[in-house]
Amino acid sequence: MPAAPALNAEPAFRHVLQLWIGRIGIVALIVIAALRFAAHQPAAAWVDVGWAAGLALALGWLHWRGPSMAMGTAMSALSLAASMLKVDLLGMPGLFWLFPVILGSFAIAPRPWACGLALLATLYAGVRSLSFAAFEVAATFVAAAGLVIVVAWVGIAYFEALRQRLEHIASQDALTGAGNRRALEAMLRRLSPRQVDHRPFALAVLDLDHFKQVNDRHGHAAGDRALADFARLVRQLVRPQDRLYRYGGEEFVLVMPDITTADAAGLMELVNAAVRQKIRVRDRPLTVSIGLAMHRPGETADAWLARADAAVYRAKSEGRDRVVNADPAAEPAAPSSRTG
Ligand SMILES: Nc1nc2c(ncn2[C@@H]2O[C@H](COP(=O)(O)OP(=O)(O)OP(=O)(O)O)[C@@H](O)[C@H]2O)c(=O)[nH]1
Repeated sequence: MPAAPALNAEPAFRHVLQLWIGRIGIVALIVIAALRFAAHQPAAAWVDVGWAAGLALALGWLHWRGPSMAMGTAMSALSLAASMLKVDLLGMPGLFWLFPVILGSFAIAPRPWACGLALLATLYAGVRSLSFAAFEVAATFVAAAGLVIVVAWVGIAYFEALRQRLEHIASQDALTGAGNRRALEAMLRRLSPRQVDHRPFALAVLDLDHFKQVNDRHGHAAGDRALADFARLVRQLVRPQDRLYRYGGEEFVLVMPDITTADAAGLMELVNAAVRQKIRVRDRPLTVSIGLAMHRPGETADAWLARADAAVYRAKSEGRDRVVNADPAAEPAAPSSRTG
């Protein structure tokens, strides 16, 4: 099971770039179009107006439908096509537009698409420039644009890798490798009602029993090892799509999408038994109390978590080392044996 978060990883970072580059582009193009109308260059001015209108439509779509790399590619294709038209209409001054447009394309579209489109536009503008500029000028333009493409590719690749690494560090618990509380809260916020209302989703709170005694008797380092062993074991037992988070100290939360009540209860019984049998702290078994709650249509994430929390509280008060289902109708008929 992957250690950490994201049931629906979304390109939020690219979405923000698309929105801001689109907004800045629209404002700049409107100002430039006004200047061109004033300078009696109506054809180039209308290209800018059309370009700005296309970007405005794309922004409306992005606001309405949410993040989309395909829309980023469309914005990039529109901008490069408009830049080529400007080369046709303006000659040499049109060439300069290509540089910021190439950089912007890499920021808003997937790298292979941005690269392919930028190469096409560069080749077109390079060949076209032979009609109004000397060969050395055309060759210098193609070489400079090629360098911009290479720098943009390397820069964006590095930036993406760094962002992913930072996101991973910021969302993971260093000791256990589980997602941290911040990642759990972000994931629960991102789960839309559409996702959870029409799919059976289970959430379990897993709280290690008498963990204070583990620390008191065997030391904090042994307690740390037990926490890491516990998280590793749970990850081995659950399905690839399930996500484990460390909610606090010795308390974990497991989110299980697309699972029936019976299967979730069965899986939690398996985890409960495996922890008792396999995790030892200096030859003493460790046990876990588990509270399980299926999501109810229309229920908020807080209410869902609170029901699982109440169930684990019941598991503690009934003697620990057991699974309690928040929905009494779904309570397992024969609970597994307990050590107390
Ligand atoms: N070693 C270690 N101990 C931790 C860590 N985080 C929390 N703890 C300890 O976990 C213990 C939790 O104690 P309690 O909240 O009293 O719970 P408990 O002893 O498990 O008792 P019950 O939950 O009622 O079974 C405390 O002693 C904390 O110091 C950690 O990262 N490492």
